[in-house]
Parts: sequence; structure tokens; C-alpha cells
Amino acid sequence: MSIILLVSAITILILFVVWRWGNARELNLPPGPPRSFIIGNAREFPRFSPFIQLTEWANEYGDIYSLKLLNKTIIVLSSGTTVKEVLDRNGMKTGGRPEAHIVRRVEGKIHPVFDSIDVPMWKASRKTFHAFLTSQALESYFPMQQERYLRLLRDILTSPKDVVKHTKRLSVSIMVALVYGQNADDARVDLFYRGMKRLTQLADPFTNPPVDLFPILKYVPARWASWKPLSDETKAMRKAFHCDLVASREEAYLAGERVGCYMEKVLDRPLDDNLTREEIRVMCRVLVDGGIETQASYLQTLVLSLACYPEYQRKAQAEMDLLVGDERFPTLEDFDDLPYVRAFTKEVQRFRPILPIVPAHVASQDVRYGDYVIPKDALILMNTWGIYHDPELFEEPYTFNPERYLHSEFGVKEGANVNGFRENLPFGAGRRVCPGAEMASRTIAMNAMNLIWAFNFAKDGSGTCNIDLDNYLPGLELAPKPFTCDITPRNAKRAQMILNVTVAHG
Ligand code: HEM
Repeated sequence: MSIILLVSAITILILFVVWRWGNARELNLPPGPPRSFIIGNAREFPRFSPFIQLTEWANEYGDIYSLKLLNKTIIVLSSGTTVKEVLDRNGMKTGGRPEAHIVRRVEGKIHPVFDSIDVPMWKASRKTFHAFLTSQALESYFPMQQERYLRLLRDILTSPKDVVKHTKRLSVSIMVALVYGQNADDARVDLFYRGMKRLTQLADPFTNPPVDLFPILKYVPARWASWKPLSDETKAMRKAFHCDLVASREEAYLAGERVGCYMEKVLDRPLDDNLTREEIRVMCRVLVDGGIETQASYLQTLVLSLACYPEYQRKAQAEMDLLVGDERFPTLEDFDDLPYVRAFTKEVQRFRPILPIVPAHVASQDVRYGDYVIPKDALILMNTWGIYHDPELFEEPYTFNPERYLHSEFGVKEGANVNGFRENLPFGAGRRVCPGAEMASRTIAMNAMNLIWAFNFAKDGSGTCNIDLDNYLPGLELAPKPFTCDITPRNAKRAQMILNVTVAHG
């Protein structure tokens, strides 16, 4: 009897300790939805379009809340204030990235997007990105880009039904020219998108084993782990895209040729960064990859918005006609004098943010936010979708209406709290904020003006020209499914101007 009592007492004690231990850290965590034993919120965590559920939880639990996926704590930030305090102000402590073992197997062990911010390679890459992408430097790349933007107009004019293909081509073409100083043909564009599609599938935690949560899974032999051969094939595709571009630029560099591309600038740097050739190659790859899909997806959503909202399209065209007319193409300087067009571009970014959830950051140590503690190793998700669809801030947030940006800088209701809002909020936060934001903003401005000046956009009979969320592909990015629409030149004069221009081959 006494033994049974003793065992019971010990069991109760152990249960108490486990309970205390399990909840002690939880005490200061932000609130969140109830969790199931062991799996936490894994069952409710949505596989597709997670930003919708994350935003519903934000409406219920507030602009900072916590989730648990098995043994991982996730903190979700859904306001300008929480992003500013947690990611911007505490950037040194919240600039890490999750493990991403499968992606690293494809992309290589050194990779600035997945390295934490104290890794010298990350620091060196940011330094060179910033030096290469200053406002002044961007001015000097503009002629190269403008040639390609005009080619987009020509491509659309000659085969309007291929508009999606043309935007992909433009994006690959400007990034390859910028980073490697070379041209990209259709085969290379295709190779890039095939490689990225495979990589996105591999990165999907719902189709592959949770290797990052249970690292022992790394050691499962390839014959039982289908993700391993798949990663190796994807790695080969990704290499095929970059390798010969790198090799030929290196060869030209050694032969003394200079075209002003990013790779040359990094090769030119004094050796104090101690970068190896492999590290330089990876930095180039990261910059090219960062700019391709994001810019193409934005342009596709821009075209969809123009076709789906003709009344706003007409107003933007009227403004453009008054300023630019029939005698010349728009210039970047025009953008400041086109408030309606500017408002249109901002509404596209608000309504369908390219990255509705910013790639996860990780806390490298405990971080205090008011009474809460974000524990070391927690994943931090910036819920861009939730911020831009907050009914407290935006009038009818689920309605496309560029005119909201004519009344206030950030498109918000009168008196709304815009603490933490900034122009580049859709580009992430803290130490990891997108280094290509200014370049992307120029691409958006120039192409929006060109497209609105050159064409009329309308839905066609295909049924694919639709801006509803179910017309978007699954994945981290909001990229529309392939679509067609009717695109016709605004008038014969502008069509002829487009045909007359000498366009880039790449
Ligand atoms: C519309 C276009 C673009 C959007 C919406 C966008 C958005 C973003 C976002 C949200 C992040 C994550 C930031 C964070 O973790 O807080 C990011 C990272 C990044 N972007 Fe962009 N981006 C765009 C264009 C570009 C361009 C043109 C480039 C290159 C010139 C670029 C290069 C990168 C790189 C290298 C990173 C990784 C930064 C790091 O982890 O340290 N992006 N971008």
C-alpha cells in the first residue's frame, strides 16, 4: 500500500513538474487559439492560403498572438506597431531564419537568405546589395531596364494572349542583365520557372516530412525519402540556370571586359570581405532569384486589376493622356505627377500583396513586447495580408479601390492609427527588409505607366481573367494562375511608336 502511495505521489509530482514546465514558458506568451496535446495547432493550421486563417485569428486574438506547431512556437504580427517594435526595433534579435534543411540541400549550405544575420557571408552580401542598389546606381542601370520594359510593350502588342509569359520573360531578363550582364532567351526563362516550381513543392511542409522539426529524418535513406532524389534533380535544374551565366561572366571579367553588372562589382571588391568564389556565386544567385518571381507576379496582378476594374483603368488612362499624350513614352519623372496611377499601383500591392506572409524570421534570444515574451527560437511571421485587410484601418478592405490612396498617404480611414506604416512595408521588416525594394518600386512605376499609356485591358471569354483568390497559385507568393485577357493598343499612333522602338534581345 505504501509503495502504491509512494508511486502515486511521485507520479503526481512528475505530472505537476511537467505541467509547470510545459506552461512556465507559455505564461508570458501572447494569447492564441487553444492547442491540442503534443501537436498544438497543427491540425487547424491551413495548408493553402494560410494568410486567411492567420488573419481570422488576428481578428480574434489581436495583432500579436502565438501558435504552436508540434514543438515550435510561432508568433504572428498583424499590425504596423507590432512589426515596428518586434522586427524593426529589435532587428538584431529577430533577424534569424528557420533551418530549411530541404531547401538548403538544393541551394547549398551557404545561402544568405537562410543564414542568420551574424554570419559574415550574410553581412557581406547585404553590404554589396546595398552598394549596388543605391538610388544613384539604379539611375545608371535604367537605360538597360527601359529597353526591356519597351520590349514588354512590343511583345504584348504582337502576342497579347501571351501576356503572362511576357512578364516572366521581362523579369528574368532584367535580373540576368543586372547581375550577370547577359541576355536571357525563352529557354532560360522556362528553366528558371521549372526549377522554382520544383523548389516550391519541396519547401511545402505538408508534402514533405518535417525534417526541420525532427532532424533525425535527415538520415532516412534516399530509397524511403522521396524528397532526397527530388532535391537532387531540382539542384541540377537550378544549377543549369545559373552556372553558364556565372562561368561566362567570370571568363569575360578575367579577360578585362566590363559591363557594370553586379557580379563584376563583387569581383572588384577588395579582399577584406574574404569572399570565396563560391560565396560570390551564391550572392549573385540570391539577388537574381529575389527579383524574378516577385516582380513578375506584381505585373501579372497589375494587368488583372486593369482588366477587372475598367472604371479605374479609364481614370488612370485619362490622367496619363493629359500628362503624356501621343507624342512620347512615359518617363520615370512623370510618376510624381500622376497621383491616380500611383494610387492604382499602391492598391494593387495592398489588395494582393506579393508575399502575404513574409518569409519567417526567427528570434535569436528572448524578446519582450509589453507584458509578452517572444521566446528564443520562436518563428515570427509578419502577416502583411492581415495588416492590409484590417477593417479598423481600411474602409471595405476586401474591395479594390485605388481612390482610398487619394485621400490619405497609406490609404487608411480618417484618424486610423498608422504607427509603423512606411512605403516599403510590403517588402518586409528589420534587418532582412528586401534589399531590392527601391528597384522593384521603379519597375512597378515604369511598367504601370507604360502599360496604362499603351493598352486597353478587358476580360476575354476565356474565364481565366479573374482576380479572386482562387485564381492564384498555391505557394508562398501570390502569383496568379496563367490567364489571358483582351489587350488592344490605345490608338494607332502609340502602336506605331511601340513598333518603331529598338528593343533588347535579352
Ligand atoms: C515587387 C517586388 C518585390 C517584393 C514584393 C519583395 C518582397 C520581399 C520580402 C517581403 C522579403 C522578405 C523580407 C523579410 O524577411 O523581412 C524579401 C527579401 C528579399 N528580396 Fe525582395 N521583393 C521584391 C523584389 C526584389 C528585387 C527586385 C530584388 C533584387 C534586386 C529582391 C531581393 C531580395 C532578397 C535578396 C531578399 C532576401 C533578404 C534577406 O533574407 O536578407 N527583391 N523581398
